[in-house]
Amino acid sequence: MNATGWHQARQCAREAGGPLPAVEVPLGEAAGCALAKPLVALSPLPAYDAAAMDGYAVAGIGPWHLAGRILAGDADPPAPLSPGQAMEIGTGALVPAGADAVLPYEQSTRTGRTVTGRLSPGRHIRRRGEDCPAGQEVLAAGTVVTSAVLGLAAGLGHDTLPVHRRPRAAMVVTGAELRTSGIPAAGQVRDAIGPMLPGLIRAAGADPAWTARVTDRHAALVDALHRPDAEVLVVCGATSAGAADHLRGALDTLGARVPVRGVACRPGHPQLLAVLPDGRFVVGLPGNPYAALVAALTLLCPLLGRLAGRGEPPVLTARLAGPVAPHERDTRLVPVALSGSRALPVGHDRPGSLRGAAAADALAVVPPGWTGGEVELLPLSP
Ligand SMILES: Nc1nc2c(c(=O)[nH]1)N[C@H]1C(S)=C(S)[C@@H](COP(=O)(O)OP(=O)(O)OC[C@H]3O[C@@H](n4cnc5c(N)ncnc54)[C@H](O)[C@@H]3O)O[C@H]1N2
Ligand code: MOO
Repeated sequence: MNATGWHQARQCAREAGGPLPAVEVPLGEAAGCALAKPLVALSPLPAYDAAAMDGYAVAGIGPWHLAGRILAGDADPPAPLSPGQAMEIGTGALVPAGADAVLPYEQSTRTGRTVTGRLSPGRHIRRRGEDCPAGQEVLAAGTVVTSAVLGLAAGLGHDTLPVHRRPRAAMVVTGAELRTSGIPAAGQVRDAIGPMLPGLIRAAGADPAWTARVTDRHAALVDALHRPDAEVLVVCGATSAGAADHLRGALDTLGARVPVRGVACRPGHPQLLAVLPDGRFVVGLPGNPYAALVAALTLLCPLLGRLAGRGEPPVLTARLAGPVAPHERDTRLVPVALSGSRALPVGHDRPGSLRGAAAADALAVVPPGWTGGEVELLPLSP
């Protein structure tokens, strides 16, 4: 097998396709999508001069005569203040014209209708547009819409957002030995990849489409790969060279191009990325469950992230805090628990075991022949 290097394979998966078309969706439907255009402020933030503390808006030098009260949401704008006047004011209320500062209750004294305290000009007033003026670009296209982005977009006056359509990923689970419930008998295996994939697909910015369970037959796999309504088909198992492993043969039958035919990594080396003649993608995940997780993070998630329009994720690194033996030719993916800037290998990382990955925060990327120093991390989504 002519395996592609691990970094090159990831890059190839990111560059295999382009973002899906843009759609305008209500804020409530945009979470997890990627912005198709930069986010621009439709109004300044704050939208008006606002009190940052509960207390008194004051004009000129004190003492001040209390002229009334203003609360956030008051229907009428407050009358301007003249020097020597104060207005009791609530946090978020519109500061009257003429006010020089807001004095918090705890830094002022009120006696009858007279307020005293020390004036610090400009204090505790959030000026209109100080965070961002109207028309300013605040986030780039490709930014993932998080909860904070949704709150910011609402604060800037948006009701809808232009986002890329989410890719759909269908799952084709192969293996006559697989069971989907209960305790498997000898020779049977619980499907561990089927339950693992939907969360990974969503975290990458895509939606799970249909699931097909096929027996280890060439024709059944070819049929499944004809099914529509998904941009990406994820085949679990059947990637290797055994008598029951038909993925490579099925891709030949379908006339697929195979840009990644095996990756130089441990585990997960039989994984592959193919493109069908109609443009749909096929990602082949090895049947061993930990190898499948590694392959999902290597090929599937970068491909889905790109189709979803997401920008390149940041590169995270850490120092390994325990012994790890590098592979002489291949990149190793090692489950680690994070503590500050250190990454502690958790063990239980055989290709068939998810025990280590389940206890880990991330996978450490250990290059071939590694002799120490910081390593890259692939965070594990919840
Ligand atoms: N002669 C060779 N044999 C194998 C090689 C090789 O290079 N030459 N590579 C080995 C490696 S590495 C892996 S990984 C597996 C990949 O196998 P397949 O992708 O073809 O998967 P299967 O043969 O169907 O299954 C392998 C293993 O995983 C279990 N399995 C399958 N699907 C699931 C699932 N959904 N949930 C849980 N477990 C699953 C299956 O029962 C097998 O035990 O090939 C090696 N062989
Ligand atoms: O590389 Mo396999 O994918 O060892 O489990």
